[in-house]
Amino acid sequence: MATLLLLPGDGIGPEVCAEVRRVAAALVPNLNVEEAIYGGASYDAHGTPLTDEVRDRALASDAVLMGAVGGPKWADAPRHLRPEAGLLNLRKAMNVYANLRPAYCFEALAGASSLKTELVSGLDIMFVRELVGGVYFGEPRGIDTLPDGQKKGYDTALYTTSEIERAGRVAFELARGRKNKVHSAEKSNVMESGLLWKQVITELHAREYPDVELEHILADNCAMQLVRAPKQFDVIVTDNLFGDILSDAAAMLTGSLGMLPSAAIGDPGRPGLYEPIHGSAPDIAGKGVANPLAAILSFEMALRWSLKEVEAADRLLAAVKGALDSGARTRDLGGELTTVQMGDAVLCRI
Ligand SMILES: NC(=O)c1ccc[n+]([C@@H]2O[C@H](COP(=O)([O-])OP(=O)(O)OC[C@H]3O[C@@H](n4cnc5c(N)ncnc54)[C@H](O)[C@@H]3O)[C@@H](O)[C@H]2O)c1
Ligand SMILES: CC(C)[C@H](C(=O)O)[C@@H](O)C(=O)O
Ligand SMILES: [Mg+2]
Repeated sequence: MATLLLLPGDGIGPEVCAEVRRVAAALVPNLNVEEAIYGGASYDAHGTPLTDEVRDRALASDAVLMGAVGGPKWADAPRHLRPEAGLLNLRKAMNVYANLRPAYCFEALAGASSLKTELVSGLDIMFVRELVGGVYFGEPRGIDTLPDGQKKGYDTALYTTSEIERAGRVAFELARGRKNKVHSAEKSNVMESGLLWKQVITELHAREYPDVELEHILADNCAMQLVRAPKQFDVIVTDNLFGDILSDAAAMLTGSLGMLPSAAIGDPGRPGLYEPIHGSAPDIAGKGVANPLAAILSFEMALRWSLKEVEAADRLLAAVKGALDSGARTRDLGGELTTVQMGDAVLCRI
């Protein structure tokens, strides 16, 4: 029996994960769904956002699905013990280097996008965000005091050839099953790590994927093009920081940040980490109004990528589509449904 480890985390995390639990029970009753404490909740209970025990359980499971971590309550916790540090440590421990963030627009939501319907109708972009390197992890980093009393804060944007290659390979492989087009977004005009990124992707393309169309794009232009004409994109491969920002922007093309799921994967046979791309949403936490669809669709990705339950994944996707077609909308989508009511709208179609 396969095991899914649920890490609800903080804020709206537990609210949206409760809906995943109900969906999983109805859709794949033989799946062993376990739960563990994580994030700020774990910091409060154990003094660390990710205990060794939870990390080991994650590594031993078939897939991990997390809700969200963080919030103002832990803003003053030591940097390495903040909930977000627990998330970065988990990604690193699981070595999930490629974060797939699909921005597709359900037809029923084309009018809910921040762009005109015709610009997003049929939109289907796959971001491949490098997830365990770059400026998020580079050393040295810190805040030091200078002799004149000023402070200096610094991070290091760093990539190695192999880190870029393995993310690039995921992007090219995915493109072959889609529209066969990859945009590689970086800032090679100002960053050395961006220049290396461009060189490595160019060489990988020439050597192994000449059949795939490749375009290099500066990340700032990419942001603009996403808003101007998003349907020109198929797969976008980019670094950790640009991928974080560009995917949040793309979420609004699909209707709401509450719609975008993600799958973080590593080497074949290793467990994947599935997470909605949104955060703990402190402004709405505890109100029962969060959109659970990004979490539910992250479970759909877990079924497809890690649990090899493709038929169940298809059924779940159809149920979400059916719910949206019937007019089910949480507040972020302009409606009035609660989190549980949106869960019900999906459940009754499974
Ligand atoms: N993967 C994660 O765990 C993750 C991701 C992003 C941010 N965070 C953390 O979450 C905390 C809050 O960050 P933030 O406010 O910048 O970003 P956020 O994503 O939590 O919220 C941004 C806005 O989107 C709305 N929103 C987000 N998810 C929603 C949903 N499912 N349904 C309806 N509305 C939704 C929120 O209400 C808010 O107005 C911070 O501590 C941040 O570090 C965690
Ligand atoms: C919470 C934070 C560490 C995280 C990130 O920056 O990767 C989040 O914004 C995300 O998109 O998953
Ligand atoms: Mg983010």
